[in-house]
Amino acid sequence: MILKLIISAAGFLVLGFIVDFIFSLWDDPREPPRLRPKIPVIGHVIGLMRHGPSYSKITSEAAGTEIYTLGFFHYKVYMSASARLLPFFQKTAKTLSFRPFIELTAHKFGDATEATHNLYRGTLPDDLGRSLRASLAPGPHLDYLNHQMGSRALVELDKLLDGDQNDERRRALPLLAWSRYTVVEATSYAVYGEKHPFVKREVVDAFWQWQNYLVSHLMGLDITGKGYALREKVFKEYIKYCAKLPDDASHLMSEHQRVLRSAGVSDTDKAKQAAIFTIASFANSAPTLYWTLMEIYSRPDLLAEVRRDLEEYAVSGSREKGFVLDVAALKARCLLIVSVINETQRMRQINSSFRKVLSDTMLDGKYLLKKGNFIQVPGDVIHSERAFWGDTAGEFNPHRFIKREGGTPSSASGFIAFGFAPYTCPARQFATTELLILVALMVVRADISPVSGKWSMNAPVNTLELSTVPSPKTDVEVRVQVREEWAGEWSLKTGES
Ligand code: HEM
Repeated sequence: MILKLIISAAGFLVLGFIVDFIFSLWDDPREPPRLRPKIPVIGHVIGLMRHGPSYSKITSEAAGTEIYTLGFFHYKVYMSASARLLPFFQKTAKTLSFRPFIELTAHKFGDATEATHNLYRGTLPDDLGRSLRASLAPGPHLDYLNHQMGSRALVELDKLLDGDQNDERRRALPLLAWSRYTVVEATSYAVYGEKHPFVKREVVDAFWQWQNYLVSHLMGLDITGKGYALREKVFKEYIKYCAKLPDDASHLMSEHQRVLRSAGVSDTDKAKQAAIFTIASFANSAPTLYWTLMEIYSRPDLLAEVRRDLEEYAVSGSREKGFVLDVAALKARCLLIVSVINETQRMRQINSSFRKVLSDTMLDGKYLLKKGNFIQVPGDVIHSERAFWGDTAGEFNPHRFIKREGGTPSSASGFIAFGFAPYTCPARQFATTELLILVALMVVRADISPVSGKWSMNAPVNTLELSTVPSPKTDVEVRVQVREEWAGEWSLKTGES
């Protein structure tokens, strides 16, 4: 019996190697070298299921080359594991495209009807991309968004910090839930106006739970339909909201709807596509806020240094007259806090950017990427590359991104938290301003400490979400204490972007 089992296992293995060999018969010697899995044919699928997004770090270490190929049956994924190759993606952007993923998400996440899906196969993603970039580029539209977002962020901070020192909420605040809620409120108020689709708390909760089903929606595996039901709650609010945009909706929102309408997208699909915009706009900022606060508050010396910077350059006023946070000064002069946010993103990013090969393409004149396959650029691999970040690549260095006089910040060209050209995040200025305001207001106005007595910096993370920086699997409760010398009325001075 045992002998029979051994013979059948060996038989399967040999068969696997033969199938693998057959798949590789069509490889071109100029293509990046294949990294063969230990278990033929399905080895990489098993690796991905076991390790999630961290699998790319394991394979990149095993491959040891700047680019290599993973075989998934007859498909190939070219893994680009070095920042050196990033500029070549810009040069070849016409044939190595992000657009097929916009089409995929419109279909899989946004439940696009066949008619709408067809429009996304045409020029619609490019038209939308142009309109997004125009609405989010420095200028009056971005100024409006920043102003609205800042004023709402302040309201959320006031709700938490004003009033009785023994406030129940401040004794055990779930930091992740608070970060999520605050980011949703501030961003929604800016993009959609006061009567935004997330006014009801249950819709905010449904949004975050829906994020756990994105991978299964991509693969069509939400068999129980739980994720679709959560998504439906968000869709319902967007359908109501989009029926008539309020006067305080941003240019970003009205342009998004105008482009979809001109393309011929139906009202229901327009609202659903607006709803999936939230996956980009909330899901990255909230965990980044959470981890940045943790990184600062868990290091008393860094906390003191960040506070000194803020007090010297960006905060003015007094308890009697009220305090003002100058957002322009915060962005331009408080370099440490900007650097800490970037370093948090660098150290904690695990997800990848993807491109599809639209036609055979030579990368850097030497790697052939064949039509129909995919390229993956893993954030954690690029962000830990010693050739770019030096021997301290694996350490959290809060000063890493501070531009030294006459020099450049350490390896800024290898920083891909907001993607890389030409598909960088169009909202990176908005997102950074939001994080800066929320972190600065919290750091100056309050002390935070974990209720358990210990910060969980290495807590297991939730790899089901598709955000660049993942959330922890379990929330952390913190005690929030108002700093008495900074208690009082607060306002923001938001200038031009
Ligand atoms: C810390 C916060 C954020 C991070 C780290 C981030 C990161 C990214 C990245 C990496 C991409 C490119 C995707 C890729 O190459 O695979 C992207 C695209 C995008 N992001 Fe962000 N993002 C953030 C916040 C936001 C916010 C607040 C908004 C909206 C208000 C937004 C809207 C978008 C949109 C619409 C795209 C797709 C652009 C296109 O169609 O070309 N993001 N983001």
